[in-house]
Amino acid sequence: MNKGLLIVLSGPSGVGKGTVCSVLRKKMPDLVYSVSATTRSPRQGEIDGVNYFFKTREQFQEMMACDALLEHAEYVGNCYGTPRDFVERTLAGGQDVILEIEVQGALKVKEKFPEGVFIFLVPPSLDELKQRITGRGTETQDTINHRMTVAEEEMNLLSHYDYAVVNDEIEAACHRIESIITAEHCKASKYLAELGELPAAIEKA
Ligand SMILES: Nc1nc2c(ncn2[C@@H]2O[C@H](COP(=O)(O)OP(=O)(O)O)[C@@H](O)[C@H]2O)c(=O)[nH]1
Ligand SMILES: Nc1ncnc2c1ncn2[C@@H]1O[C@H](COP(=O)(O)OP(=O)(O)O)[C@@H](O)[C@H]1O
Repeated sequence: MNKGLLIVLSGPSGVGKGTVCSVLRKKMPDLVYSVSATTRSPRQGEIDGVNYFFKTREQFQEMMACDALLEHAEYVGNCYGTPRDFVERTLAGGQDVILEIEVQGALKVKEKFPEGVFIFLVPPSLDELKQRITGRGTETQDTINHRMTVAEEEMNLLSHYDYAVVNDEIEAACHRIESIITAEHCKASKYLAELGELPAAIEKA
């Protein structure tokens, strides 16, 4: 069985990762979303096990200690991490998995899964980014300022990614990502790696 694709959607806070990811999941229902663990408190309406697995610091540290996380990062005072087992089992079962994670974590995943598809969601401008973080109304002014400082540093890591997608308009950004995923599925090198015997078979013919 062919392994699924690991798709990593990253970019600064407020750029629209969550929004784009949820629209994308409706368009591509076969795409499996990896639910992260976090020590952040739930926001209104967030459900444990759906949006995040909400953990205490102790529980999170325990997950780290027993290597249950594929990657983890500290972000603006809270810990976030990707449960390893779920991702590995889902990929092995042939399904595509999407991670929606911040930039440091994405680069750690790249070390372990260089064959993954790394997509950086870019804001149309830093002013627009600030407006989006502020407009969402979930953060205090201090956190907004902190997230903006981090965002400017994160933008410098864009060159480590395979693709940059500008999130000017949600539908358009989703369409670009859909095209990337379709193209990645069509890459001949991936088929050849999976069907190692094919070149030999062609030679014999
Ligand atoms: N490294 C890493 N980052 C994550 C993970 N889950 C979520 N994040 C990122 O952590 C940052 C903060 O997430 P959150 O507090 O939910 O805020 P929001 O995504 O900006 O609404 C965002 O950039 C998320 O994409 C994870 O498992 N690992
Ligand atoms: N293309 C877009 N145009 C305008 N607003 C957007 C767009 N994408 C997302 N937003 C808004 O920006 C805010 C931050 O989006 P969110 O998905 O929470 O970002 P992230 O997950 O990257 O932190 C939300 O209020 C969302 O509705």
